[in-house]
Amino acid sequence: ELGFADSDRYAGRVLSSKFVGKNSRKKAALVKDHKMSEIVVGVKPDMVIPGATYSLKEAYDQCREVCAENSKTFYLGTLLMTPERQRAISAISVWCRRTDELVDGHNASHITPAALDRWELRLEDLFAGRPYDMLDAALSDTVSRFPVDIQLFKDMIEGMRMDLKKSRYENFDELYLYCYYVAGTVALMTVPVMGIAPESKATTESVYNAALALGIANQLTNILRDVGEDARRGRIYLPLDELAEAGLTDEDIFNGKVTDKWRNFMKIQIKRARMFFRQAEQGVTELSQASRWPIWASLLLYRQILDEIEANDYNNFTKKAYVSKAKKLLSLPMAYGKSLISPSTHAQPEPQSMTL
Ligand SMILES: CC(C)=CCC/C(C)=C/CC/C(C)=C/CC/C(C)=C/[C@@H]1[C@@H](COP(=O)(O)OP(=O)(O)O)[C@]1(C)CC/C=C(\C)CC/C=C(\C)CCC=C(C)C
Ligand SMILES: [Mn+2]
Repeated sequence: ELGFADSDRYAGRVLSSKFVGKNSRKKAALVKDHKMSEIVVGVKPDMVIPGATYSLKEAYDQCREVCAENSKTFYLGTLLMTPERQRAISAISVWCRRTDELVDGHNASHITPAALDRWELRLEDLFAGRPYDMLDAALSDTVSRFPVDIQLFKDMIEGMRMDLKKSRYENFDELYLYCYYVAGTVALMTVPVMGIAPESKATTESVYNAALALGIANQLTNILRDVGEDARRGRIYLPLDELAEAGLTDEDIFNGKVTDKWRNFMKIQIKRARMFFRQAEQGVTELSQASRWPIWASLLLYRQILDEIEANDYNNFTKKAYVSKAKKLLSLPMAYGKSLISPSTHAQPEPQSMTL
């Protein structure tokens, strides 16, 4: 038996901890009470930025292009969003991708903690309405329209600092923290943009917890898909204690042989990722009506990567699990059907423990 019992052990942990401050709760309450208009600054996306050689429309168009190029699965989901949400999500997504590229991209070997500190100063500037470039300008506009907390972006940069320092995770607690930094944050950033349904009686906290679970589920899936690729960069994003319990070592990962021990280990990891997806599901139903279809679509699409790992007989060392275009398109009507389920109209009981 593994050292984790259920995903609820992790639910609420980040929200009630130092990672998401009071400010975020206040903003979350505003989202819930639909007072967002009070904090929305009336900047038109087609306005020309004084002193700049581009318009906001061009800035957002460029974000959209970068998204289409780099985050294909999520991009398909964004196409189902209202134009205003689509713009905001593409600006957030591009900032996340650029942040990740600092430690994963072509110049990664030159990136130092000081460079990440400078990236953080630039973030503060764009939140203060002083964007450095066109892509920052789009995000600067987005954060003036939606109550997104800067701390989440800072936490994501913290995840990149972790990537610079660390290439092994002793146990799932350590891995969970990494997943929060690089992906849970992304999910929490999107909630104020997606909005909670006015008729929903779910607590704001439960919706944020579901979003967090979806971020974690996505990142665990990403990790399980990329085991071989990461190992070739000397990185293992798998809990070492669980590997040892399965009779596996670092060397087994670097050798990349699919054995029964590996299959058994992978089955448990896939089960855990699915558990986080399940935990996220109820939260999607509480989102505003127009946001449910795109989020269901991205959940179903990303979760299918786990099915593909199984279909590849757990060879994630040399085969990249890939969901075909046909399967992606087939998921869209299914996601649409799920988006028709109404939000809860009475207070929800505490979620049941989900055991593996
Ligand atoms: C209530 C409820 C359920 C609300 C929904 C909340 C929500 C939208 C959750 C989804 C959050 C999400 C998209 C998380 C991304 C997780 C992820 C895969 C992160 C990756 C990090 C780094 O890992 P790695 O280096 O291993 O990855 P690569 O091999 O390099 O790919 C990321 C790469 C961080 C960067 C993430 C993005 C660029 C994607 C951001 C996408 C969005 C903001 C779009 C969200 C839109 C939809 C339709 C889900
Ligand atoms: Mn990356």
